[in-house]
Amino acid sequence: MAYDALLLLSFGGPEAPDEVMPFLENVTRGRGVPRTRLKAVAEHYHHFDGVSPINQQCRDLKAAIEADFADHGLDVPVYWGNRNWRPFLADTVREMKADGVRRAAAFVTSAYSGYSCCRQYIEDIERARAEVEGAPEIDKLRIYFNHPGFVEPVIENARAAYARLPEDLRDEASLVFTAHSVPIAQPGREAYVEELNDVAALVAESVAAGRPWALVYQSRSGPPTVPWLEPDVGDHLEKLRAAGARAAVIVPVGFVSDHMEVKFDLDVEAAELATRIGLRIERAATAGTHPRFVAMVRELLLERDGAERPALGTLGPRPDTCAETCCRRPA
Ligand SMILES: CC1=C(CCC(=O)O)c2cc3nc(cc4[nH]c(cc5[nH]c(cc1n2)c(C)c5CCC(=O)O)c(CCC(=O)O)c4C)C(CCC(=O)O)=C3C
Ligand SMILES: [Fe+2]
Repeated sequence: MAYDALLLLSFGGPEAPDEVMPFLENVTRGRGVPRTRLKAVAEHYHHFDGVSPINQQCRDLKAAIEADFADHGLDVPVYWGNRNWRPFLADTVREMKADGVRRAAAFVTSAYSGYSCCRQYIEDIERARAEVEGAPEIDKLRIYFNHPGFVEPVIENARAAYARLPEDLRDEASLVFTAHSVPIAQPGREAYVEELNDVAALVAESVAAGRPWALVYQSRSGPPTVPWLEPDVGDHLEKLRAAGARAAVIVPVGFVSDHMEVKFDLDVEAAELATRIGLRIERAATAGTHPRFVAMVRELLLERDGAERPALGTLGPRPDTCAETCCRRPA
């Protein structure tokens, strides 16, 4: 095994009311997000008593990966660090160094290419390593949006969401795939959109062949003057309803766990809108700690020792090291 540790690297989230604003300031530092937007998003967190679900989801995923490694005789310790909140990545890297870790593979809780999903995490790793003298080497594992270990749970969860619809609506409900919007000018945006479309087409074909589907965006941030990816999920649901639709299944294909962007922007905001306009919606669960997804983490690690590199859809496995065209900032 080329690696002596696995690093689970995530976004981070607050776990108490007084952590909400400091967390939001970490997320948006230097990114030109208006104060009014920050205050609105703080309310999303306060709606859940200031607790984001994402940290507990990371603890659960870490425990599931550890159990899976043990079941497969893989003696590799698992560490966890975040970009925006405790446990901060630099502290984790310090702990890894103290434990004698020399070379770690990083599994990031984001499946796609693009600056926010991929390159920013690579920058996080480099910044954290620069803070720790003698820090271990850390290689980010490849983009996995089209790995069967990600796609299969998405399909299974989309089917389960259909099954929760009343029987008379099941055959007509269309699929609405959602992903986090990003600025159109963001580096790697083309790859992000291409990859999202590829998985969405695959899932739609498998779950509701022949039925119309759409890829839409949620959780738009930034100043209103800057163009971001559209359409927004709310606008799309209204359009569907206006065209006579009675039901839809929402698949948050851009995310790997049911964190705040899913729990608030879909389960509260989109759900309220749907009720108001008379559209029945069911939201599919994300991969979370699905055993197939957990096994994928081990498979991605073993790929580095020469195991096969499976990929569904039309785009093929992404390389271990991102191409210039993927998500690097233009030089
Ligand atoms: C592509 C993408 C993903 C998916 C990939 C991945 O998962 O990494 C993602 C995930 C997440 N985004 C999250 C939360 C937030 N994102 C924000 C702001 C932003 N997101 C952006 C993009 C993305 N974000 C961008 C371009 C911004 C503007 C600021 C900037 O240019 O960076 C803000 C600031 C307030 C606001 O919304 O304006 C918050 C609070 C949480 C945590 C949820 C929880 O607490 O459970 C998660 C997992
Ligand atoms: Fe990348």
